[in-house]
Amino acid sequence: MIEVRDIHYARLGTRDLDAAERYATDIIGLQKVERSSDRLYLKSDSRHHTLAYFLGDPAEQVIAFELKDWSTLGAAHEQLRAADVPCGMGSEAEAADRHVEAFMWFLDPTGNRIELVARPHEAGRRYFPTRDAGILGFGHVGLCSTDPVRDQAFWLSNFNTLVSDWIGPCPLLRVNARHHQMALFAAKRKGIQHINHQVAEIDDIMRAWYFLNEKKIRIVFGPGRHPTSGGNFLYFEGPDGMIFEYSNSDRTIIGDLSAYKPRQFPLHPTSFCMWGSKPDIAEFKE
Ligand SMILES: O=C(O)c1cccc(O)c1O
Ligand SMILES: [Fe+2]
Repeated sequence: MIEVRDIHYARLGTRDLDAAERYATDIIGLQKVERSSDRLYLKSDSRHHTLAYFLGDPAEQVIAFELKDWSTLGAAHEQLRAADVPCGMGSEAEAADRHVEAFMWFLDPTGNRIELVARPHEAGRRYFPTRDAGILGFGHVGLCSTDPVRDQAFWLSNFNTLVSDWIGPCPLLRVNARHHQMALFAAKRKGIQHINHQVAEIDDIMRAWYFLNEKKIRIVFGPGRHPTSGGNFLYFEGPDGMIFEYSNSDRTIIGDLSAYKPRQFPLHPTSFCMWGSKPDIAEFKE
């Protein structure tokens, strides 16, 4: 069993780093920490970065989890290799590029590239954005799955992953007390389906709704409230068609974990929004 602590970063390819930088800082409210001709690092909390763009194919998308115990990296690699999961150790240069001491990568059954990082770098500085979106940090990702039942079995059997709730066959998965760090949504393709940042309160959601409308950013879902995590939300479209979400309150599941029963919600709009907002997001439709 591979034990991970939390989701750590997302890495996205883009052909236009300048556009990604403008959007990430001026619109989302992330802080630029480093920029070169082919790299852009953005932070949302005390870590070196939680989102990185590299000059390359926008279809290349990666998410990383931090190992609970850095010393288990070799064992994690061995476990996945023995299970015939496509995987490999990261090189020193690749680790330096990710601002971690060491990492490995593997492909989930859909073909999504996942990285497991050991001793990721802290920033030594607070998150200090140019736009106050109320961001508390990187929350979770929605990951495309060509077979959510198969991919759920992969995550449950290899990792310390727990199901918090299902919407249809799609599980919202947690590796710590927060309601979910990853959700698997049925899709015909691989890749990241959305990237969530947690914001402090519902006022941040509604401020964002006015702000994004004024900036002519396409809102694709919300404002609304998820019956699953209880979070108020807003989804909007970013560079290369990536969907970003702000939400508050990823409900925490603590104490006697055996007392928490994952809940099954039907694949229906009311399972995504309890207020009646309708998603313009392919993977959230029946
Ligand atoms: O927060 C949630 O519960 C949630 C539910 C459906 C889809 C999402 O993106 C979510 O974040
Ligand atoms: Fe989400």
